[in-house]
Amino acid sequence: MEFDTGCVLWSIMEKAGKPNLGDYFPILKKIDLQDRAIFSGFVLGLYPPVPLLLPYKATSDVEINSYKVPEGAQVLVNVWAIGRDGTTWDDPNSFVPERFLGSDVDVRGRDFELIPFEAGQRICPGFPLSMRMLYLMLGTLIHSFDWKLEGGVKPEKMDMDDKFGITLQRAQPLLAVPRCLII
Ligand code: HEM
Repeated sequence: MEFDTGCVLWSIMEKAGKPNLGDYFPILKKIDLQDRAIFSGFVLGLYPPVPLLLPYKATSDVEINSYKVPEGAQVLVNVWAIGRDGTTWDDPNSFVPERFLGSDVDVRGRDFELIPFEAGQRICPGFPLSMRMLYLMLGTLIHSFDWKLEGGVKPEKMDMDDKFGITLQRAQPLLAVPRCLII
């Protein structure tokens, strides 16, 4: 089975480093108790499916974080870079879901350091659906299958580079072999 788009499982596998992804379930459960939005934050922050937002045009002079944006200027928001900003996140390129435990930051568009769905008037209207689908998809994958990487590749040796596009993609496709656990 091949996942070649920015995909939830891809991030989980990076961290797991364990023969069975089910080992990772306790932490998902713990985060679930806290807040659904936080759960997806730890994946979507590092691997936002929409890495660059559409260009916006300032309708008036505006100052954002001490940057002066003149009327008519185009603004391009790099969500990928925001999620990996070293001035906001410790160890920004590492997959550390624990960083969201006990944190108020979530992906609902109120915290500008984590905006995979954007924020404000043009926030993604598919957000509520996505939040439900992410759970369903990931839960089903972990519950129903035992996962191995093709060719005996060790999870910690995986190439986790990504490449830009309209949607974020892995630089190298993930080749994962599912073994069905439900008969
Ligand atoms: C994890 C899943 C998703 C992510 C991360 C995501 C992310 C985004 C982002 C960042 C934007 C803003 C783009 C921009 O302004 O440049 C957007 C817009 C939009 N999304 Fe999503 N999206 C997701 C799923 C969905 C789904 C499931 C639907 C529909 C069922 C959807 C429908 C839309 C629509 C219609 C817009 C345009 C809204 C507007 O311009 O006013 N999205 N999405």
